Amino acid sequence: MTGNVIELAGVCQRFAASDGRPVTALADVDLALRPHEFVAVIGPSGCGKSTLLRLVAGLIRPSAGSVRIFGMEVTEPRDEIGMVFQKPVLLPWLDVLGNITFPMKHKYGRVDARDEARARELLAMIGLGDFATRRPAELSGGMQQRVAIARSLLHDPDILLMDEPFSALDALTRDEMSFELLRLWSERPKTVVFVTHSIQEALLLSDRIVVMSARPGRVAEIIDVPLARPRTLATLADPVFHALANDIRVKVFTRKPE
Ligand SMILES: Nc1ncnc2c1ncn2[C@@H]1O[C@H](COP(=O)(O)OP(=O)(O)OP(=O)(O)O)[C@@H](O)[C@H]1O
Repeated sequence: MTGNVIELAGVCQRFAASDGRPVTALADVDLALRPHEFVAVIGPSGCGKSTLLRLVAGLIRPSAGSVRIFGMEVTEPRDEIGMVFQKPVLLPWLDVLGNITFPMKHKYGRVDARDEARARELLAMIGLGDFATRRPAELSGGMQQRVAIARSLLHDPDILLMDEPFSALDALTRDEMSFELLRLWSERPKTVVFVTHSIQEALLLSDRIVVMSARPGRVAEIIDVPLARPRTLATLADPVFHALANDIRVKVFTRKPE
């Protein structure tokens, strides 16, 4: 046992494009995440960030190499994992509470009192305590994404995989959601993999930033984020924050495809 929560070793992922030609989405990816670590993944469009998350989630199997969670090979989706996508993907005919508890209902055929109480607690934590009986169409984009986050946290997973969860939101809501996520994470620590296109978001949230190179996606660099926690609005104004953002921007933009 290595003590790592997530471990990718020599992972390659090939797909067949619709014209039948092979596409190598990921090549030789090695990555290890420690317990309760918050890791952001950035890189150019199409470099395999979502593919990486889908591998960890057990939604696909690697063409080569291994993906392990708590030392065990991932062969199928696991209960230790919660996932949040770019779009909230809520069921329009269910109310907010019904959406949050839906995975439990789907899996076990019913929602027990403990799950419902936890769903209400999560709703209160994300500031939507009064919205339990509203339908998704009655909520703003930010509120809908909060509901999706609450849904992913209902079973209190050890691992949270987030695929550009705030990219469809306006800038203000986005910052607000980042701080909310940090608060949830500090209250119930988890190992988080957070895919984003935003260097600022990656810096504000994470302990380390994985920079990926263009297709085939490889880990080009892993950058430690030396900013103190808790991160606050003051973090965003800190000159160190801006210097780091500039450094990373230069690295990302000067990196030639391999
Ligand atoms: N099921 C699939 N079948 C064929 N090709 C795929 C499949 N899934 C992903 N790909 C290809 O693999 C590459 C990586 O895709 P992926 O969605 O992981 O990239 P990404 O870094 O998340 O992109 P973006 O930042 O634009 O969301 C792309 O070239 C994509 O077309």
